[in-house]
Amino acid sequence: MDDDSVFYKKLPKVELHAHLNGSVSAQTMEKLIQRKPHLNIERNMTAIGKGQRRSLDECFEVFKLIHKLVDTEEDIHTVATDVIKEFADDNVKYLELRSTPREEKGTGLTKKSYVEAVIKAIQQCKYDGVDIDVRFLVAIDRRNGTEVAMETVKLAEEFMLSSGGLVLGIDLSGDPKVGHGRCLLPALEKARNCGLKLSLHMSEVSSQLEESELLLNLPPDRIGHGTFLHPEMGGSQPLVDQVVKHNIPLEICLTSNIKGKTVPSYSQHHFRYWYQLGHPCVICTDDKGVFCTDLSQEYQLAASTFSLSPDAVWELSERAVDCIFAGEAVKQQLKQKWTEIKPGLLK
Ligand SMILES: CC(C)=CCNc1ncnc2c1ncn2[C@@H]1O[C@H](COP(=O)(O)O)[C@@H](O)[C@H]1O
Ligand SMILES: [Zn+2]
Repeated sequence: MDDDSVFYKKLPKVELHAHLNGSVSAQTMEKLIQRKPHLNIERNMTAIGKGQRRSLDECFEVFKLIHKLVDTEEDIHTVATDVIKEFADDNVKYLELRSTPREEKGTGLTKKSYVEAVIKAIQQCKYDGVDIDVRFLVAIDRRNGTEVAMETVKLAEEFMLSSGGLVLGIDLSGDPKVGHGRCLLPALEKARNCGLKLSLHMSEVSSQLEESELLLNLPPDRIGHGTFLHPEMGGSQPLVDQVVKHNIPLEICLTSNIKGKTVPSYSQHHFRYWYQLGHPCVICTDDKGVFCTDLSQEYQLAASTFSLSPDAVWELSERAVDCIFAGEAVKQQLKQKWTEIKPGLLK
């Protein structure tokens, strides 16, 4: 590893946008493939390598394969444990994982046991002393419509109340070209009213002005991507004004947007627009397994593409602490950690 890479690796980081099944590493994938050789799935079918790009539709096909490999409580526990340890190894000090509870009739997996398996993995890692604070967001797949969204919110509320602060909110994700946010508003409103935080994938593809306007009126606590919100990308000034007025942080996933072809090149990424506005932006991975990246690499890419100094990179990672869903006490603990690490890293 060169000196430059060492800096990004050592940088303490906050990861706020990581889909569990998209974050499965090559090593873990090997384990899963060995558990289910009859599926005839190979590692290269579940990842998009260096220099490769795929359409969004092709990317979503990848998740179908991964879901076949991860279909028991034991699998969920394995992937959650491995993903948490990998983020910790990358010096991520606080992680909000998100995942869509799935039921699998063949294996007896239920949506409830799915969430329980993730929570057990988080608790086990804590017990084992893995140096990372992990929380969970329950994901709504927009494709599944109104009723499933409502059920998901109920499940999330139950766990918010029983998990000792581990379940903090809701994620809205899934193929952005399928379904409409309008149908999901009642569930999202219910979530907000019962105290769940909202992180919503929004304007990930073009021509979703109406949907983005509806969702922004909630308003969400954070935005996933927001690629097409601003006027230069076919969005609108009122949308930008709304995001700025409510100071809603953007979760920025550079490699994901390039490999999924929603952004033509790193230098044309909308991070530039929002960063120049001074708006809160948090660098994230989205799906580190599928896109073959990690959070250190994403910080390094942001720095090299947008000419950020080490001080600016430090500030970017420190400011991410302000955007977490956990409460004030956790923020203070993290700020303390950043303060302790700074002198050793920034001369
Ligand atoms: C395809 C592509 C470019 C991905 C990046 N952009 C994404 N946009 C919307 N939803 C996503 C994205 N990446 C992952 N997800 C969601 O996360 C799920 C996988 O993680 P999990 O099973 O929820 O644990 C996918 O099925 C999908 O619902
Ligand atoms: Zn995402």
